[in-house]
Amino acid sequence: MVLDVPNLFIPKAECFGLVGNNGAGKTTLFRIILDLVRATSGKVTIDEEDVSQSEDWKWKVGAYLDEHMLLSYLTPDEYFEALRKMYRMSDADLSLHLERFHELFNDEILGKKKYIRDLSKGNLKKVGIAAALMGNPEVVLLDEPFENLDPSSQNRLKKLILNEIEKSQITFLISSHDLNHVTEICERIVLLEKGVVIKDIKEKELMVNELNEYFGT
Ligand SMILES: Nc1ncnc2c1ncn2[C@@H]1O[C@H](COP(=O)(O)OP(=O)(O)OP(=O)(O)O)[C@@H](O)[C@H]1O
Repeated sequence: MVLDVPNLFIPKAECFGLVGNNGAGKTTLFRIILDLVRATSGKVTIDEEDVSQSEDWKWKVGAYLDEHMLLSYLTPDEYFEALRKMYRMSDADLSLHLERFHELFNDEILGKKKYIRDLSKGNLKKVGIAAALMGNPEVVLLDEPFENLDPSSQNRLKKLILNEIEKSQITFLISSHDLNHVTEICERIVLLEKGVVIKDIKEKELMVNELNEYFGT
C-alpha cells in the first residue's frame, strides 16, 4: 500500500502543510483528494460531499499539482481568458486577479505571446498557481509551490499566500520540501513517512525543531 491515512480532518480556513521525504505519498494524497486516483478503501469528503460520488465540490476547489493541469498549447493570456469564461468572471475581475500576481510574474508571463509549453519550470508554476486561485475557491491544493522558483519569487509567493490567508477564508493544503517556507505559512504540519502520518504538529514553536530533528537539518 502506498498510502494509509486512517483519519484526517482539515478544518475550514486552515493552512495545512504536508511534508515528507521523496516517495512519502504527498502527491498521492493530493491526487486522492482531487479524485484523480481512487483509494482502495476509505473516502475523501469536502463539506460532507464524497469526492468520488459527485462533481459539485469541483467548483469549490482550486489546485495545481503539475503542468499536466495546464493547457500547454495556449499562451498564459489565452489560458487565463479561457478560465475567466469558465468561472464566469468579468474582464475587470480577471484583471484584478492577475494584478495580485504582478510582482510574482515579473513581466515574464503576460503579453508575451509565448506558449505555456515553452515557459520555464518556474514560470509554469506561477501560471498554475494563479490559475488555481481563480474563481474564488474555498480550498486550494498546491503541490510543492516553491519548487523551481528563484529566491525572490519564493518570497513573493510566500507573501501572496500569507496575504490570501489573512484576507480570505481559503483552506490551503500545501506540500513542500522547504521547511522554512512551509512552517512560516502553515499553522499545522503533517509529516508523512512511507504513506503514514507520523507527526501532526499544530504548535508553531515546535514545528521547526521537530522537523529539523526528523530531517536531520
Ligand atoms: N501512478 C502511480 N502508480 C503507482 N505508484 C505510484 C504512482 N505514483 C506514485 N507512485 C508511488 O507512490 C509512492 C508515493 O509517491 P508520491 O509521488 O505520492 O510521493 P511524494 O511524497 O509526493 O514524493 P516527492 O517528494 O518525490 O514528490 C511512491 O512509492 C511512488 O513510487
